[in-house]
Amino acid sequence: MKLPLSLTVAGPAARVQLPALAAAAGLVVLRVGVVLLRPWPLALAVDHALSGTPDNPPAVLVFAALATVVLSAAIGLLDMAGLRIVEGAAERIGAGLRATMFQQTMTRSLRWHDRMRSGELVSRLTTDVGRVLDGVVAVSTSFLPDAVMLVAVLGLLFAFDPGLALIGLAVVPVLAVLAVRQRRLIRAAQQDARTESGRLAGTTTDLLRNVRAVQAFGRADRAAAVFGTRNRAVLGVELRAIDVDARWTPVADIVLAVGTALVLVVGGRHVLAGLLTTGQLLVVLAYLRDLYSPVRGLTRLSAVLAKAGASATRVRDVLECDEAVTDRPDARPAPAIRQGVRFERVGFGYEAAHPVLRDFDLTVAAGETVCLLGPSGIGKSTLLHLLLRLYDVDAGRILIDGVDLRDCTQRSLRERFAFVPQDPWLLDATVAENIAFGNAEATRAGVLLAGRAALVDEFAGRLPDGYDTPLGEGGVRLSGGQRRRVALARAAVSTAPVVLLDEPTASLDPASAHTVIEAIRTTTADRTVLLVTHDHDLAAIADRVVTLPTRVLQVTGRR
Ligand SMILES: Nc1ncnc2c1ncn2[C@@H]1O[C@H](COP(=O)(O)OP(=O)(O)OP(=O)(O)O)[C@@H](O)[C@H]1O
Repeated sequence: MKLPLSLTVAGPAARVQLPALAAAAGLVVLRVGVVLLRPWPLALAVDHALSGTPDNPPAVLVFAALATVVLSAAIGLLDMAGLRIVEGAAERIGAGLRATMFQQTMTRSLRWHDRMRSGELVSRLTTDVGRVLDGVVAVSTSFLPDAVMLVAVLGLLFAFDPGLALIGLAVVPVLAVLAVRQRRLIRAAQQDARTESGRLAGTTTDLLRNVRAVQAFGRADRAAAVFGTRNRAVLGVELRAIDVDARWTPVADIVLAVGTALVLVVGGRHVLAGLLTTGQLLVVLAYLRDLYSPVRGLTRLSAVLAKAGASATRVRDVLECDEAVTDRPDARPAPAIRQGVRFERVGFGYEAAHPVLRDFDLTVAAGETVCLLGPSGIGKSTLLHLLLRLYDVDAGRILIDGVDLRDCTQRSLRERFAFVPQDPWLLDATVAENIAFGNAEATRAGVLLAGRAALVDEFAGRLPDGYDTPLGEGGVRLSGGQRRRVALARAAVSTAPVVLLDEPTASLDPASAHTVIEAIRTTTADRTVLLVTHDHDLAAIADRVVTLPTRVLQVTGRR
């Protein structure tokens, strides 16, 4: 039997919760038993207290009343315990699933991230995981009791009148066929709804992240229009999904009513022919109602699973994507970079149809500072990304101390490089935490020392809590030059032998640029440096300037 996709996707995270789910399943079976007992006190009261039998009617009545209360209380308590266990287990499964998904996204290749919008990813991590959990909860809480109830009532019905039972059951295959078709429709509608919701989340994140641009260009109306288009698209597909789902309810009810009508007609004829008493026909009809309730519950479950399945596909796409830059099985620690770095006939393109680099050669000796110059878009930043193995080369190879990058473990490789990107990539954390990001083992003293070297001290003293001041999303509370200095401090706190600097003085005024250049001189002393810049003052600190397409421009004395 094929498991529903939502269960397969939740599987690994659900395994540890199996005992809890099994306990909850036990409770719901117990609940079915208690529910089946519930009419008996009434029967006891009717037959032994109200029918004029010689028993002690008041005592029987009191007992029946107490039994009714006890059974109802037991059902309530079982509901409460079952709900707590199932919902608790579902939340734990969800947390596990989100953690695994997040971990996977952190190691996905940047090509994958380039295609996937962050809002879309958040939508999958939150809403889609929630829908998958709905599927897990529905299976745990409704499949078992409905199945148990179905078997129990079927047994009673067949024992009582097999002929009428078969007539009543005749509509079930019709319902099953319709349920399968409906399930497909619901799933398709839900898939559309989830896709549009993901798009809306992507657009919203993009607009929120760029709220400054929106306001600065007076484009709030335009942004609202873009959002509105996506929002209406979500509304449209959600309404369609609701419509598909709602249409199912009368269909199921009508089919089941036809079953009851058939039994009424055939059973009525049996009564008229004297083959059955009226009371017996009423009993069969009552059983039939009890039978249809779990049938309806199971078809409802199929609809919930269809919704969960649409979300499970989107969760699985994240979990099972194999686009990761992975370590080779025999990968070893990266060498210490005592000889240098070498690009050998490197070819690369972000997209296959648009190569950025072709047959690129460059050697950087250990301890050397090399400046990369060249027109915008020629691939200078790309070279730094390839060196960090954020992307893998398409052709040729990159060697550090003669060892191919791809033969090294990524963790050790990244420890060899301190990267100061063009956009400083600051986190919503304090100044100190942002600096410490450059070295997992950094001490407070080390962070402060790096801050001093990168001239962070100059402005940190004026912040409300100094180095402990939160910087806001993306470091929004700092100026461009201050952000760059924090990024440089990250490089300074790192013990990496090679520093990669991408346009560290871009768009700074001469005074700030001068400060940043000073900070670079201090933080990169005695290290190998690969520097991308258009700034001639900064280029002057290099031992060698290389222009792209490759040509050695000048050899200068270092610093
Ligand atoms: N993530 C990406 N996906 C697709 N194309 C990209 C991506 N990043 C860069 N490119 C393209 O690759 C080319 C090289 O980009 P790169 O950033 O390396 O240029 P650059 O020389 O550093 O430019 P600049 O001096 O303007 O910073 C450009 O044409 C750019 O459009």
